[in-house]
Amino acid sequence: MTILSKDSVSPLVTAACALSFVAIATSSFRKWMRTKKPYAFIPGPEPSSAVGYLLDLHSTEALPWHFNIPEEFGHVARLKGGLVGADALYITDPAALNAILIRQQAWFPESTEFAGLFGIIHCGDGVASVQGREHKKQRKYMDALFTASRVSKLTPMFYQVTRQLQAKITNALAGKPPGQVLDMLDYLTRAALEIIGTAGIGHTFNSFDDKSEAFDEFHGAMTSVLPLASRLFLVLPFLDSWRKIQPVWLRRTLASIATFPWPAAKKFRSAVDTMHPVYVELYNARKKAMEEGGSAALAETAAGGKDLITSMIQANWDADEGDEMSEDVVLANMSSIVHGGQETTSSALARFLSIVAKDTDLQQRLRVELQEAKAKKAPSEDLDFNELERLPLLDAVVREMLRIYSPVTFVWRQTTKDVIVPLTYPIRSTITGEEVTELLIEQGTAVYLGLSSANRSTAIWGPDAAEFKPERWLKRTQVESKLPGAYSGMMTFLSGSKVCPGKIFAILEMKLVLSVLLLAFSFEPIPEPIDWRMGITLEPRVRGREKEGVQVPVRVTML
Ligand code: HEM
Repeated sequence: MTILSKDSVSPLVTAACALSFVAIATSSFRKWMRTKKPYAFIPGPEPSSAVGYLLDLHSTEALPWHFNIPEEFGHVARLKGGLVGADALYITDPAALNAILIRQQAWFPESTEFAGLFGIIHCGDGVASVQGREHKKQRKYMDALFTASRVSKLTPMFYQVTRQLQAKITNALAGKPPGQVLDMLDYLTRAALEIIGTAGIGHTFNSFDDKSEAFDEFHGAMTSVLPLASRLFLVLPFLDSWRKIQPVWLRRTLASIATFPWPAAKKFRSAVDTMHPVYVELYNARKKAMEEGGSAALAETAAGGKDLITSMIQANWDADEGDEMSEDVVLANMSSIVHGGQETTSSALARFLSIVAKDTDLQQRLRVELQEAKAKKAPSEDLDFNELERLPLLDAVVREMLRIYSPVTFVWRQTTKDVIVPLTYPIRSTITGEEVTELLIEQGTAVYLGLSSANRSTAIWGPDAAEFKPERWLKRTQVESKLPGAYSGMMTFLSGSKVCPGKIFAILEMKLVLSVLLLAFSFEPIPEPIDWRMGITLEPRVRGREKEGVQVPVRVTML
């Protein structure tokens, strides 16, 4: 039976064949594009060299590059791998971040590059270097240390150190005319190290003693290790495999040979070798005290046995068999806490002072708020954890500082299988012009999550996103970020299983140190601008005086 005549079939068949051909060709072309360059349809910045995006991403001058990505290319951008590498993705899209960090986090572990680097810095597999079940186990110990109620009990220790900081600054100003220029980064670095030393690991570095060798050595190693590591990014891919080489003497010999001709690598190695023995000595002292005299003997430590790591050692001691951490892991976590808690917080505090120094009105409003709160207390009493929490202007300023000047610029993840993630902001394909509302991220893709740039996205925060405006937090209802960030919808402390455990500690420290300094001193800027460049955290240098190294000079006057 003939349904259609030969004459009528012909144009239909021709059209159908043509359509099928176009469909198959388009699909094959898309498939080919995906295999060759799976993200070719996504807009993104042109690399500045044939090496691809890596140099642009890690350059010390890269901050504007990061901030510009969501504004110019969208909340998912393609980073071209160049001649040698594969393409990567730069993501600031709220729904995609939510999938990567929370809902589908199992498929987006930390890149082996960063895990390897932190494994080397901390001499072991602490929270910063492990994933999955092992990470969950260690975070159970870590998170128990950082609850609001636990951290609030550290407040007296924070005050004790901050009073030493105040005395040190007062000494530097004594007998001199007002407006002395002091490098506040140095003072705040000392304070942050002493706070994390005392409250975190129960150890004093005598940070405010100019002749303290313990401080000079440790502080020198600590402040150099991350900037040095950022200069080693070309070897990052090999670190994770290298650190698994056994026996240890072979690994160390290979490291000595490999780093011999390379000054940055040699200094990096020596910095790690300076810090690790400090943790070993502290750990062994705790262990010996526990073995000989039980918990009571721990009261001899700098924090009277109340520091975080002593609690961790006690909890580990009491843990069920199989649930405990090895000594190496506890040591690596001591190091993770000190590192996590030092540079991020000191750099945020110094940034704060350099900003309020330019705004005497804001300084005065903060001072009045603090004086009013203190007036309700006995003269000898300090504002406690909850009282500091409840100061609206101080809270708004700290939030805004942490939003706009996030100390960590980006984090790096890698997919372990093909995953489709949803998008809040569709991608406009550069090939077909179509809107893409969900994205297939292929196994093995390097995914960079832009924390600072998500915090400044105008689509998310409004047209004034790049401006420092604490008042946006005073009218809370107006701040509606779609981001999954754990702190006020910003990405500064990340979110998901790798969220910063020290968030409450850091915020208390910032508010407390600032409250003491603002009541004791006034601050004015120096004439030259300070440029904050990218390291693994941020590095401030005075413009035109870069060779003098990192510093935040501010004019300080006693009140
Ligand atoms: C303003 C201050 C701080 C900022 C902006 C900050 C930010 C961050 C971010 C973004 C991460 C995630 C890194 C990643 O996954 O690659 C992180 C992790 C971490 N932070 Fe913080 N942090 C701060 C203060 C602190 C403090 C005070 C401590 C400890 C007392 C701390 C301890 C840690 C630790 C141990 C980790 C690793 C967590 C894990 O891998 O599970 N941080 N922090």
